[in-house]
Amino acid sequence: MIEIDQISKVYDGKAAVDAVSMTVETGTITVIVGTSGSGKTTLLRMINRLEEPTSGEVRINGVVTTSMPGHILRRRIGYAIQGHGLFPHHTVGRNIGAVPQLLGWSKEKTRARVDELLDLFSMDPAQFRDRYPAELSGGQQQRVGVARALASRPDLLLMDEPFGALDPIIRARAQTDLRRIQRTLGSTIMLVTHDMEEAIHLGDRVAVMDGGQLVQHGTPAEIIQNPATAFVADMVGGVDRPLRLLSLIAVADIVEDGPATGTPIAAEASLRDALSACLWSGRDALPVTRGDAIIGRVTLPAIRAQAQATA
Ligand SMILES: Nc1ncnc2c1ncn2[C@@H]1O[C@H](COP(=O)(O)OP(=O)(O)OP(=O)(O)O)[C@@H](O)[C@H]1O
Repeated sequence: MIEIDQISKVYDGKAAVDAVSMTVETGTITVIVGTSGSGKTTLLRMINRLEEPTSGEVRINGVVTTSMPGHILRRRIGYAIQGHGLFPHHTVGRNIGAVPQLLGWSKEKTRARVDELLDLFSMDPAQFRDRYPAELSGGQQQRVGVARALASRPDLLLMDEPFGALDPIIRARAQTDLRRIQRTLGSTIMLVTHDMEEAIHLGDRVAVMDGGQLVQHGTPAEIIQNPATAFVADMVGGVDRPLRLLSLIAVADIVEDGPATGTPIAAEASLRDALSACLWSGRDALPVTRGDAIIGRVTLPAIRAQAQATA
């Protein structure tokens, strides 16, 4: 568990981060979202002490971060930034193995970890381990950057706009990948973005910053349904609220008995995906599968009823 306790940073008499407190549960993703200058990056960098707080403290699993030298702390906390920050003259394998090597892991253990991570990120180790960053696409470089930050199984992974440089299609894919990998490894992640869509898509919890203050901290559904301030409401936007809410509900939640034909949809898919599939294929019901079995159907009227009930 990460406890941020009344942390502030004052520059030139002005608070860039103003008495922020929040708790992050182990094995979850918290997304810190806000406009430019709201203090997101400063907050993140105080957690691994790239910035020293003016006041307040951070505890990781009960241990105050100031109880050890900053560089030792940072070996235990992964850090991934926009533009990935890979070492250009080192191979992918050496890049990913950098922190394990610093921590004194054996060559075999480091190599096994590098290959395991490349596999997880859908990059064939034999093909990619010995390449240099310049020989990779932007999306591949970004994946290696995240793999490197995860290599030593850090207590916490901090990510600052990690997908900022990716085009929107790769970006959505990168988010889905991160979610899958985070679930597989059980990592604890704090990620900064200015994109509320990304926050809602990725976060178990979303923390909204405005003018250095934490104005709301809750689940994506809470943020959308009960924005705490006009600013949060503005960031969430009113227009496609029902659609956003549908993206938070699984097909499994409203599956019913009855016939349906055509390409099925998975029970874990969202109602937003189900709605698109209905509209795209002109059907008013889709068969629903779990694994290989059909477990029922989802209907257009039921999806619409959900959108109206939660809007
Ligand atoms: N080293 C510094 N010296 C003085 N002021 C700073 C320093 N770093 C940040 N600030 C100020 O603190 C405020 C918060 O900056 P911060 O970078 O944390 O915001 P942000 O929400 O991450 O913004 P962005 O999305 O643009 O990166 C800004 O007003 C910024 O100008």
